[in-house]
Amino acid sequence: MNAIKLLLMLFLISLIFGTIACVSHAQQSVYAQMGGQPKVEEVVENFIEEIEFDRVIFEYFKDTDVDRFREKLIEHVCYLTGGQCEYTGDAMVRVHAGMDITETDFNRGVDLFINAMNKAQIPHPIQNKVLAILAKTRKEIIYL
Ligand code: HEM
Repeated sequence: MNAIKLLLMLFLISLIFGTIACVSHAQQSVYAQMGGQPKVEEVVENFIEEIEFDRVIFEYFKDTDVDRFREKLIEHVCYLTGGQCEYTGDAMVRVHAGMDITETDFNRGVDLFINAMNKAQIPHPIQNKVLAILAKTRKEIIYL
């Protein structure tokens, strides 16, 4: 077999494997792409730490039961991103009603979540998918 044929074969093989990898990634849930349960837990833990150190956002959480928040947020992120979890917390509107969270503070909360994902080394294309999902909950959270 001459060198050109060999190169062509190698090219076709890499094309086939590349396509398979791409298709299987597309079929995976965002939850799986994040790294599953350990990564969701790591992100939520980092997020709680971020909240503790943010003067503005912590103000909302100062009377919160952190253990319950951790548990429910892990379930919620898992459920929203397509993991096999049941969310057993309260509805978003009910939870955030009366807090009067402004759009600015909502965005600030999202920034803290991005910091949490960065610390957990979630790749940016996957972070964008998670953020697109979280953004959908916006209407159930702000100005209530
Ligand atoms: C991406 C947007 C958000 C999501 C997906 C989200 C989700 C949740 C979840 C799952 C809970 C736990 C519910 C339960 O205990 O049953 C919760 C609680 C809470 N959230 Fe959010 N949240 C978001 C944004 C925010 C923002 C921006 C703030 C404030 C600036 C906020 C303030 C709170 C507070 C204070 C609690 C605890 C309530 C309590 O102590 O009972 N959330 N949130």
